[in-house]
Amino acid sequence: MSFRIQPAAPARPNRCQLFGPGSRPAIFEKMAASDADVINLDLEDSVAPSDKDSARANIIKAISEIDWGKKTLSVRINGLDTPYWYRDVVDLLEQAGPRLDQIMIPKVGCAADVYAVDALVTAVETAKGRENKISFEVIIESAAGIAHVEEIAASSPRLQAMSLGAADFAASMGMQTTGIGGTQENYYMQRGEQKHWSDPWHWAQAAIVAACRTHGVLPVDGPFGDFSDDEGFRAQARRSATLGMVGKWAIHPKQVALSNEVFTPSEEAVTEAREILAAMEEAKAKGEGATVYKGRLVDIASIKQAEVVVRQSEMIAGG
Ligand SMILES: CC(C)(COP(=O)(O)OP(=O)(O)OC[C@H]1O[C@@H](n2cnc3c(N)ncnc32)[C@H](O)[C@@H]1OP(=O)(O)O)[C@@H](O)C(=O)NCCC(=O)NCCSC(=O)C[C@H](O)C(=O)O
Ligand SMILES: [Mg+2]
Repeated sequence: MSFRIQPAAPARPNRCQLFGPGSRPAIFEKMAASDADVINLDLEDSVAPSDKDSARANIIKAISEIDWGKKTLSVRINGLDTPYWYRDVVDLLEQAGPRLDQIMIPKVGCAADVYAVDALVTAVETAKGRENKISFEVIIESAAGIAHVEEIAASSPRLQAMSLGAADFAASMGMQTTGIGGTQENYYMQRGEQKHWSDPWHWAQAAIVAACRTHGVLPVDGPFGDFSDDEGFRAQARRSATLGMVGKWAIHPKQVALSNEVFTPSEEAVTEAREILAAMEEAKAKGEGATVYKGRLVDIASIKQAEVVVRQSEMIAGG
C-alpha cells in the first residue's frame, strides 16, 4: 500500500439518481415520492433555451416547498460555455434556501472548471452566511474530461460524485452511435461465424472509478437512454457495479427500481461476505493469513473485499 492512504468516499446511498427537467414541474412531486437516493433537477440539456429562466424559478420554488425526505437534492446547472451558469449558481444559492444539497456541473473538462464554480459558490455562501455548504458532483462527458479525469477528481473538497455522461461523451469523442449507453451494434469481435459484443464504455468507466477511488469521490454510471429495455439497463448497471461504481442515473421512473436492485448488495452476497470475514477470523486465531472458503483461496485482501460488500449493505440499510 502506498504511504498515502486511500480516502473514503462519502458514506451516503447513491444507488440511483433520478433526473427530471426543471421545465416540467408537474413531475417534481413524483420525483420526491420515488425511491431514488438522489434527485437531479435539471437546468441543462433537458431544458430548451427559451425555458431556462422559468425552469430556474420552478426549481427554486420546489426546493423549499416540496418534501424531499432524506434524498440528496441536486440541481444540474448549465455548462461553463453558456451564458446561463452564473445566474443558475447565484439564484440557487441566494434564493433556494437551505434544503439544496448539491450542484451538478456538466461537461467538466479540467480542474479549473470546478475551481471557477467553487469560487462563485464560496463567494455567495460567504456573503449570505450559508451554514450548510453546497457539495458538487461533476459529469465526465467530453474528450477533455476523460483526459483530465484525475485532476478533476482532485479539484475541490466539495466534490462528492462523478458520473459518466454517455451521450455527450460519445458526441465529443466522435463515436459513430446515437445510442445512450449499453450495447452498440458495431462494437464487436468476430470469431469464425460468431460475433462477441464488447463494451465501448468500459475504459472510460474504469478511468473514472480509478480517479474517484484515488480521491474519495463516488463513481456513478450515467444515463441509459432506451427506457423500454429493462434487461439492457440491468446488464449495463451490473457491469458498472462490478467495476466499482456505486449507482446509476434514471431518466425514467421505471429505471429507479432496476438501479436500486443492482446497486444494493444481495442477501446472498452479504451472507457470503460475512462468512469470509468469519473464516478469516478463524484463520487469524490459528496464526494463518490465508485459508480455504468453499474450495477457494481467501486471504487478508479478501477481508477488504468482503468489507466493501458489508459496508455498502449496512450504509444502505442505515441510510
Ligand atoms: C423520458 C421522458 C420525457 C418520458 O416522459 P413521459 O412521456 O411523461 O413518460 P411516461 O408517460 O412513461 O411517464 C409515466 C409516469 O411517470 C411520470 N414521469 C415521467 N418522467 C418522470 C421523471 N423523470 N420523474 C418522475 N416521474 C416521471 C409521468 O408523469 C407519468 O406519471 P403518471 O401520469 O402519474 O403515471 C421523461 O421521463 C423525462 O423527461 N425524463 C428525464 C429527462 C432528463 O432529465 N434528461 C436529462 C438527463 S440525461 C442527459 O442529460 C444526458 C447526459 O448529460 C449525457 O450526456 O449522457
Ligand atoms: Mg450531457
